[in-house]
Amino acid sequence: MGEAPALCVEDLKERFSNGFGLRSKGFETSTDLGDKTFVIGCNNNDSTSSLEVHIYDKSRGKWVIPTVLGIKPKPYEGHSAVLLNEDRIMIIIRGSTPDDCIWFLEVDTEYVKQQKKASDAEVVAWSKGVRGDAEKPVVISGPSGVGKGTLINMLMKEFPSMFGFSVSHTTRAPRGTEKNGVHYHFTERSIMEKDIKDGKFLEFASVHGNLYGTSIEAVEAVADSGKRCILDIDVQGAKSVRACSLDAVFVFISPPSMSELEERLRLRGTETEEQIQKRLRNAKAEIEQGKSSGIFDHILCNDNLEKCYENLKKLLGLDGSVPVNPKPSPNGIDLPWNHSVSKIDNKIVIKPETPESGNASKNLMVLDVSLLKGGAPSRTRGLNVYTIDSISDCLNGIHKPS
Ligand SMILES: Nc1ncnc2c1ncn2[C@@H]1O[C@H](COP(=O)(O)OP(=O)(O)OP(=O)(O)O)[C@@H](O)[C@H]1O
Ligand SMILES: Nc1nc2c(ncn2[C@@H]2O[C@H](COP(=O)(O)O)[C@@H](O)[C@H]2O)c(=O)[nH]1
Repeated sequence: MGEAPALCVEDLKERFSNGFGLRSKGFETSTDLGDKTFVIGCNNNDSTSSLEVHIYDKSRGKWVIPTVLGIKPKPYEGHSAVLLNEDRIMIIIRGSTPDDCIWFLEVDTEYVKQQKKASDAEVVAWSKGVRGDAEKPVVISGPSGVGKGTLINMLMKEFPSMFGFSVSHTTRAPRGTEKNGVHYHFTERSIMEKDIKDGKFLEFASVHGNLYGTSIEAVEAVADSGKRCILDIDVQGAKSVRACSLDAVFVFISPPSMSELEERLRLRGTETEEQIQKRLRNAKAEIEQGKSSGIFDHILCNDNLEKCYENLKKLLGLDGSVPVNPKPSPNGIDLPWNHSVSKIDNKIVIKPETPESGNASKNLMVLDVSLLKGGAPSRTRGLNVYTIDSISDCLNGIHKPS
């Protein structure tokens, strides 16, 4: 292979079994896919380092250091690597916390292919594995002053444990009562531009002369809390979200007329005359796009506020008499410290190697990866975790409730 750049660890310990015939050396794994070998390890063994990726291109006989997107996992005490679906590598990290032990390195998924095409470079992307599924986020869009914020506030007030607001970043100045971190993350353009470049945003747009954007973390934080995420974004932002991997419900709120929209903006009294004129000019194009572009699943006219709110609840399935209980967010994954890993179809079986130690379970743990959703550069959801008594249970589809 030639010499791998800087990555290889000095203190390699033959103590971690990955069960795939991979050359696992405790802090390093290598996974073959086509004519590439993905070597995953850490530069240092200290707690501040993160897992690095180097690629050995067998056809060219060369090492490549890829562009790495997404937040990188910490290495902890070693890891196993399992190739899934010929497009991503599942990383099972030993010694980490229950909510931080499963990661995915996407090496040839649609998202990664797009990024490779856009940058004309080798790209890989990390995402964190999460148990269970999140409810589809709700994207609410429409011209400034139409009543999006008002409708969202009503929803959050009536269903506080069910919905969470995605707090956007913006370069505009705060209005009177707006609080940083609650209504927006108010930031500077240079900082926001750098974060956009670093891939921290799901979408961003220049709106009425200021930069606005939804960070990946803003959406994932709501989903992690077990709530359904609501995004209040402009039409350009909605278009970008439509084009990305986030599966959402898209709602466009339209005004009954331009004169009514103007009156609402004036009555709100938060913008200068010049800003109102700018917002009204932009509203025309937004309404046209909103109604005709095919971005939106639903279009609601906010003529009468109460009626519009009832319609919004109806399309979100909240109009029935059945009480709505929020889904509890699933727990993390309590991996036994010493374990081996094997793969049976779409099931990754974790076998404790020293059942008498600590809190290690005597059961085999199964991570079912058949229904994964989402992905890089944020979270891969849909991991189903349960326990079995023996490998034959896995083959026969038997499992205990976890
Ligand atoms: N159906 C309605 N009839 C009359 N006034 C309304 C109606 N809906 C909302 N409003 C009022 O219109 C004003 C603008 O509403 P809101 O701030 O919710 O708009 P918005 O779409 O969130 O605007 P922006 O995009 O600029 O944040 C507010 O003063 C609100 O009270
Ligand atoms: N594309 C995005 N648009 C956003 C985001 N957050 C808010 N917005 C939209 O900006 C305008 C103006 O908002 P205002 O608070 O200054 O009145 C409005 O249409 C919002 O929907 C975002 O993260 N991305």
